[in-house]
Amino acid sequence: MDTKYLDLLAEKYDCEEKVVTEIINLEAILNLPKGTEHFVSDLHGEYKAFQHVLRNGSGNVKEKIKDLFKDELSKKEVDEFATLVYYPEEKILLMKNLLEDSERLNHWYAKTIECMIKLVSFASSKYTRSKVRKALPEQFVYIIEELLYKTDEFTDKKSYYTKIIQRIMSLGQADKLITGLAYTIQRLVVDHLHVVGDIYDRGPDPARIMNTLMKYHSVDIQWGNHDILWVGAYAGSKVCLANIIRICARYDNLDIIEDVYGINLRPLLNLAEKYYGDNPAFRPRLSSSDKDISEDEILQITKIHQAISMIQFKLEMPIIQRRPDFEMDHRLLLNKIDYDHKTITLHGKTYPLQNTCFATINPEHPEQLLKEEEQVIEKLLFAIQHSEKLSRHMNFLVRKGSLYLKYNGNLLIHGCIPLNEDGTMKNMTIEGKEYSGKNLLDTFEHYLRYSFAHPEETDDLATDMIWYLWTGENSSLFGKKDMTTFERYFIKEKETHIEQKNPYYQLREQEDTCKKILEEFDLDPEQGHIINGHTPVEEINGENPIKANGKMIVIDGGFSKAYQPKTGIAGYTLLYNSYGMQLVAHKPFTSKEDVLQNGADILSVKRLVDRELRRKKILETNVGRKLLEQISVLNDLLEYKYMKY
Ligand SMILES: O=P(O)(O)OC[C@H]1O[C@](O)(COP(=O)(O)O)[C@@H](O)[C@@H]1O
Ligand SMILES: [Mn+2]
Repeated sequence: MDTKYLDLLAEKYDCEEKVVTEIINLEAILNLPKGTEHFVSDLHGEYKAFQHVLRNGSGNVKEKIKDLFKDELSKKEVDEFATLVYYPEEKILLMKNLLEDSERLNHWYAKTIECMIKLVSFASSKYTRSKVRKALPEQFVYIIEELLYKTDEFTDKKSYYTKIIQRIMSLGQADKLITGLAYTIQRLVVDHLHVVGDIYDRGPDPARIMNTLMKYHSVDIQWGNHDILWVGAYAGSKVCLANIIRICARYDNLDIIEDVYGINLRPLLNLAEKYYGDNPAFRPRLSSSDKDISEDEILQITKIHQAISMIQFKLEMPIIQRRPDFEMDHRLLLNKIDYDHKTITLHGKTYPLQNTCFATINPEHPEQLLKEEEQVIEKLLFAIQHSEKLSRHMNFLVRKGSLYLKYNGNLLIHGCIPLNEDGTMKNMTIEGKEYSGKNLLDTFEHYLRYSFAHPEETDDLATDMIWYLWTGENSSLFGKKDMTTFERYFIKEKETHIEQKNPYYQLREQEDTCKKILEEFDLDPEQGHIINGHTPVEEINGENPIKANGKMIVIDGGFSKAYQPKTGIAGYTLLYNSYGMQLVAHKPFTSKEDVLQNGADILSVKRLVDRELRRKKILETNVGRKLLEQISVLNDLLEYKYMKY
């Protein structure tokens, strides 16, 4: 190794003992059991349901409580204790109201703290002390460590314990300590979180999900098609921008754009008021939480929805025309319309158009934006690129995210690997070069990162490519032939609405296909799995999320409320600990209050995907490999700096 790196490293490890200590520390970690990975996907702005799944670790918290206290606590007590770990602040308040006199309350405090300490100790058994310390509430580290590790046989442990806890209560610190311990437990039961795409769109609170992820102790993201749409908008793609606003309008979520990200929609509203009226095809889809929305507001959103949709359809045209590689000519729709007769001819068949709103279209040049439309989209783009909050979220998304991830032998990808009918990798030509499989995905990711680094370029190939990733046939995120948004707004005949899926979605049922894909990504086909999101698993119709003899696991069960009637459940999550993989199915999340009052936990049917024959150690994981490299460098340092004489 180059000695200048070793010299640099020697600044941190400035004596032999420090190097040796670190080597021993890292080697000890290698022999610990593998940490628990938690996989979630398709959150679609459903912050509250996501919070719940994070707080209960997909059932892992309750599992640990049951394992530890099976002989001591009744089922009801287990539920109550679990609720306390999920929502400590609220549960403590409830208990204070319930146990009015201080003696009963103090008894509850003492018992609760004792149980919590036991649970922390149990949940942290596979971590080093230093890692546990980092997970403890800062202000109580010393006290908790005393309670956790006091093993001196010459002291009367029980009375020492009791004294500390009494003192905590008399100093009025019990609430804070219990709360801190609850969050520590939440953190200890999951070592690492994977978000397999689609944080954004449809639901109300993607920004709060982003805030949560930014604070989370260890996370990576595989981008979903909806996520890159937001990245595209921020990176300068006007058509992506039009799409995100259109989807927000469609789901009555414009306050995400206006209030959360601070983007002024007034110019768009003015344009909308001028050219559009009521239109049943563009009324927002309301959710149950929209009860108090007025007719006036609905009308306003309906107008905005039309204005931005028409801008989107116009903006698509020049991109399709300047990018023959996208092979999307058949998606040039506005020039296939007979504006006098209000019909469109698609694949040789003429369909009447309904609910049209073409007031801003020049039939001779349907792709042309009106001056006003152009000004509106320019202003929106400026605002989006200067939203400080969006900038933070998008930077995090791009930094922590990737199109796919190889992690501990598994392949994590939101959508698909584009395939031909015969199972071979589908080719795409970009600027005269052919790409497929892993190469194609790496190329897509390269363009996305380039575009993100150059927000001032708005019409270049890299920026257009992000839109292609949203809607193109060869996109690993879309995975369908055509996105029929236009048809669904304006054509009654359902045959035009079909979005034909890539053969991948049939072929992934076969073990052989999955193994070939794993090989394409240099993963061991015998050990690895593919973990997918994106397509809601219709459990209601008997669809199995575990496919191809366990090689393929699809975890989109639909956190998205809009999709729950289709799936019949409220999402899947996956846990992968040192004993193997388990799939967890969730029931629809009602509310935090329901959990607190009734112990209603949306959990969860568990299905075993894989069981390890022996416990997996960190040594056999991604992290382990990195630690081995670090140990090797530290050994070099030891030799070079401290043992050379
Ligand atoms: O349900 P909506 O809002 O009409 O959206 C449908 C569109 O969303 C998509 O399904 C993409 O979103 P998903 O990634 O959530 O599937 C498109 O294929 C489709 O055109
Ligand atoms: Mn998706």
